Amino acid sequence: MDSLWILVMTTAVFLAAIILYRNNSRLRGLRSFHTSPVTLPLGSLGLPFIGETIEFITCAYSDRPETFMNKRRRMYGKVFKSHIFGSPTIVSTDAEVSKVILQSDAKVFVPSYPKSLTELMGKSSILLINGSLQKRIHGLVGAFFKSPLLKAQITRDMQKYVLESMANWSSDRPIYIQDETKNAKKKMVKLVKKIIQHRKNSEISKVPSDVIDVLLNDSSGQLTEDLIADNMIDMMIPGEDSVPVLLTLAVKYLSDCPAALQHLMEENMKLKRLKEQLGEPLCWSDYFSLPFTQTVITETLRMGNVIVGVMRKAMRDVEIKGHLIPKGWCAFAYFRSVHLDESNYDWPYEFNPWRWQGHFGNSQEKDTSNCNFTPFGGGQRLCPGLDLARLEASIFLHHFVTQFRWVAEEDTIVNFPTVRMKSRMPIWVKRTGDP
Ligand code: HEM
Repeated sequence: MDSLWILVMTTAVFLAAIILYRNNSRLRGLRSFHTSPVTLPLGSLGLPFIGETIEFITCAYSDRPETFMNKRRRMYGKVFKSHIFGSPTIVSTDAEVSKVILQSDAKVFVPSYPKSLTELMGKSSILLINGSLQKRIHGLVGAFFKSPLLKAQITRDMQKYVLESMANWSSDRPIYIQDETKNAKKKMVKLVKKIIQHRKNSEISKVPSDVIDVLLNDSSGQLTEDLIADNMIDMMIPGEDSVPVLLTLAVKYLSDCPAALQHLMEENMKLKRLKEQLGEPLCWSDYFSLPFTQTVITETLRMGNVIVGVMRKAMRDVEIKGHLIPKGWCAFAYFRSVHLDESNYDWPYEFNPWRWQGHFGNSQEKDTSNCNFTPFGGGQRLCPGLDLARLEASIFLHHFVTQFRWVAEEDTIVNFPTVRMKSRMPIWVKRTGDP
């Protein structure tokens, strides 16, 4: 019995020594590039297999999903380890660490969303592509959405759809904002698909006139017809639900903040009267010229956290600010905690569009130059639809607040699996000018 005991102990000590030696040499390898010590962040991996997923999901369903993160932040620091959605994970609620995660290329991190989430977010093939091909498609897709031609067409069509659906709103029944915004979005997706289809069917010109032609004419051989079609259509999916959610949340926050609504309405009425006097329709740059409207959208993005964060898988051991993210582990850059951190924003749970006034010259800068504000992600995979999302939101808000007054029924925000309103945000509307 004694000899068996000694054998077990010796084996245990031997195994422990091997593990320690291997970990140390791995850390020594990392240390050789960095002067500060590199350590695996503190935290708990929870129960076998399920880790801390149950507690994560329980919090996610509450009105304060960030509680899960904040509790651990207090115990372990802004970067900690956990085990969620079936993978050991390093969670970052540190804006600087998240920035490095976002900026790293596919040799270091690749997107890795749990299957359940990918299905909810929509399977976007661009999120499944890495390396030079992703960079190329990202650049082309971004240029496509920035193209003034597309913006002009989207503005014309979106105005038409918004006015058509608002014409059917009446004061004798509730209007469900969540459904209305989704219907407008479906029409937009159809429109973009139609534009692409039309270009694909027409003879490809030798001289490219815009980015769709560039995509279709690509001579590198990497962009096959199928890949183009898949991406032009699939790339709509990450944005398919996020804009309606953004709009629904804006209506919710404005309903709860009459001062912001009043300011927004005055700014939009002024533009509407001016355009009527000039006898001109609104063009896309008019919408971006409304500074308070832009701050309302920015503040809604900050508080609403339509996309709570991004997930990556480490392709090799990575060290960021002294934290080790081991190869194969997940890195979860959780934006929500940063957006609702009182050291970044005074009274973070208060809807206050004025906090953004005068901070930045234009909306694009707001979305990309501040690592405490990353609703559209950043770096390699910065959302290429961010301008379009702002444009669509501005068009909707303009026509909504200049045509209607409303009373919102009680409703609450549900944050998981995706952000939405529990009762689809019913409101009772009255046309301005009606008695
Ligand atoms: C409120 C609206 C939106 C929000 C909050 C949002 C947010 C995001 C975020 C956080 C990412 C980065 C994902 C990652 O790094 O893993 C992303 C990527 C992406 N978004 Fe958006 N998005 C919005 C609207 C849109 C729209 C309207 C479109 C297109 C019409 C769009 C197209 C894309 C595409 C194609 C990617 C993938 C880019 C790549 O991997 O290279 N998004 N979005």
